[in-house]
Amino acid sequence: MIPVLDWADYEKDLPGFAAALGKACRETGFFLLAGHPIAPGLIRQMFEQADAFFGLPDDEKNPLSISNNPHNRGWARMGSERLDDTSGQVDSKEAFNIGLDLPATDPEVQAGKPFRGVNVWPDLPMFRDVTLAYYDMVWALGLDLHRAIALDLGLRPDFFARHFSAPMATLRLLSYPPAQGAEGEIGAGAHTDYGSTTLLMTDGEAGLQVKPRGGDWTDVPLVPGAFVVNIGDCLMRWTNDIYISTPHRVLPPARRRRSIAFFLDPNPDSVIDALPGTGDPKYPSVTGADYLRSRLDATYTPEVAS
Ligand SMILES: O=C(O)CCC(=O)C(=O)O
Ligand SMILES: [Fe+2]
Repeated sequence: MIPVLDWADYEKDLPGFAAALGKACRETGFFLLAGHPIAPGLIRQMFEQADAFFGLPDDEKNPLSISNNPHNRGWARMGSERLDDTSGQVDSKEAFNIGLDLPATDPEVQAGKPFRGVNVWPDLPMFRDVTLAYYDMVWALGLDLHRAIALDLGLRPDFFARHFSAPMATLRLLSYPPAQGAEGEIGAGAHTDYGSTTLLMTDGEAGLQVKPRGGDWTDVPLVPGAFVVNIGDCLMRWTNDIYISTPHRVLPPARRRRSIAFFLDPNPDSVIDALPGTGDPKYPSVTGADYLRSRLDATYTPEVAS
């Protein structure tokens, strides 16, 4: 049900890869990507840095809090998010967000444009270099995936390049504590992602489930080293609902679980209109920034954030 695509096919037979990807994006909105070019050593370093960060005492993480940050960067403490706002259940996880790394002198940062802030950094020697190296690699991989998406949708292969040239992409480190056994406990509540595509790496601990349309919750298979790739709501809207975003959640894990999500959202000024060839538009135009802001505002729950 969740197909495994092999990056070797992207290199050898792009049209064949694009067709398989297109089928997955239309049917389940999820696929696994094996054989990709992100080095295992870099992924290992990412998990080491995530462990170092989450192991810091709260008084070192507090100054980095996302709740004081207008640009969706920094530390989301345990109990500050509720991805499923219908359940009343707060997610049992903590997270750290890194955005496009712009200097404080960048004109868009100076102008206070939405999502154009500077990153905040913990005092850990390798953290910035490792996470930014990973950010750039996975951004490039996401762009390559959009070439296959374009091909599948009958667009020029480079159609999406200008929409992801300075994207609102967020690299998010996540840490889920072991299940406590409490009633209704959840790692991450049921939700769909907001952006175009998400590329997720996990540490192999089970917990991620998807709920295909008309189906029941099922475990996402574990394929060591493979990315879990899924379609977000923005790409669903952009494709005029030809591709689908699918609800997923994280159950409280048996052991501590870590994951690294890369949410690839378009440039803030990109206008999201039904793509050429997708029929009569079902949705009005919206900019990438307005769309993302509206979705984030629904996720952070001021009454539980402290
Ligand atoms: O940690 C995971 O496996 C998935 C997290 C997720 O779905 C999200 O943060 O949007
Ligand atoms: Fe998600």
